[in-house]
Amino acid sequence: MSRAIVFDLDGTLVDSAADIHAAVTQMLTEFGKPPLTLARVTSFIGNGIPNLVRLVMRDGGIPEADENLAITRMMAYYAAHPADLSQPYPGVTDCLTRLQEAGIRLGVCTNKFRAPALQILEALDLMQYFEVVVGGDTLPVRKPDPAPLHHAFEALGGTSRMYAGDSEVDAETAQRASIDFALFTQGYRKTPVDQLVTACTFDAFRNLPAIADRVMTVKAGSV
Ligand SMILES: O=C(O)COP(=O)(O)O
Ligand SMILES: [Mg+2]
Repeated sequence: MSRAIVFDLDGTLVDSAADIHAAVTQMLTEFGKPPLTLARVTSFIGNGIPNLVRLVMRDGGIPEADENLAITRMMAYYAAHPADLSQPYPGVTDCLTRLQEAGIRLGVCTNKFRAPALQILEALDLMQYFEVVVGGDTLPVRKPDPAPLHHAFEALGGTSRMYAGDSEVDAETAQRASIDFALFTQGYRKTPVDQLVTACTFDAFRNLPAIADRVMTVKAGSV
């Protein structure tokens, strides 16, 4: 059995909301608008930055015509400050080390643009674990379309596969790709756990290696 696990980034490997909030706050300031709360901005994460900016503009009262400018401003700040406040969730680094040592091939599939995703992974010393990083702009379509997830697994191979993510978008992506989904319950999800299709759930990364052993071994044995 060869195993491969692909991870979502925002709200799964990395608690990145504070830097996204800071970039949004800077953009709003440049438009003369007051900040939104961290919780409000966090609730907009999951479908990529352009979508998030559109939702922020609607809340902040910025005209739709300024969309491209708002995205450019937000991304300019974010590129300069990709991981000032972001941290891997507790246990992520140890978990990735253990999975890698167990011979499991690892990748990332995020709706964040690939360039800032790489910046964050480098800044937090996580890039060494991943053989492939698929961003929201790698293909013409993004999650929940299954194509980006398929693309990541094509690079990794693996007869037993699992996708780990935190959101409704991730659950739908995995389901449409027919890949087992491991839900990280401490991310930015808004929907109750029991309303999502999951193979397993985990609330701490220290538990993931044992869960992967159980879920992925059963899967391989049942084929
Ligand atoms: O950029 C986003 O909105 C979400 O990114 P994610 O797919 O890594 O959660
Ligand atoms: Mg996420």
